[in-house]
Amino acid sequence: MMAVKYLHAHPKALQEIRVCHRHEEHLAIINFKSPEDPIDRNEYKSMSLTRVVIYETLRLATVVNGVLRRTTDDMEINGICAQNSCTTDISPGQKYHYSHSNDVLINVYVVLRDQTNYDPIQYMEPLNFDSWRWKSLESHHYFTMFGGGSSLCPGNELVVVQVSMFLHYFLTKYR
Ligand code: HEM
Repeated sequence: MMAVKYLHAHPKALQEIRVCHRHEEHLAIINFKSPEDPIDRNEYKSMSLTRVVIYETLRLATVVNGVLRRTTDDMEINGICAQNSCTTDISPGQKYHYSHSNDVLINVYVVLRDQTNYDPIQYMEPLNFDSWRWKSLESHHYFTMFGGGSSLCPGNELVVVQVSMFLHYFLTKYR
């Protein structure tokens, strides 16, 4: 739903994903086959613009609030204490006291809209829908919408397959 909303609001992205003269992503696929032929793996893999549109949609419209991790060792994150025996308030002025807590919530929503420019390559104008920012950034360590590490979401490719298939038929059969 959100991919359709963003494509509607960004006609240039819609034009590129549907029929760009250089890429001809979705219309090129149907040009070489009859309507009843299913999409094969190579055709799915050729949908590179669709893929980055889906990533940018997930970045701005993620439903994931955060992922939880538990520290196994004493450690410090940006000067904040996150250790088993820690008795310091995690942030001055907050009423919460994190004593004996070793749970860390990684706020994925905020990381994906980070405006502090820790990494200016990825988050230039982070509130703008710009699918091109994901070109070659898929393996970037800030790619957090599916979590990370050993608990990385195993459904991540399935999501992209399903939304790509929906967008393919939606964009080639309707205007
Ligand atoms: C847009 C859709 C989805 C998003 C944004 C998403 C996101 C996430 C995130 C952030 C995590 C936590 C990873 C972590 O703790 O590091 C997760 C875990 C998981 N996801 Fe997804 N997910 C999606 C769809 C799916 C689908 C379609 C499936 C299955 C068919 C799935 C199965 C799982 C499972 C089993 C885990 C737990 C993995 C573990 O703890 O080892 N997810 N997902």
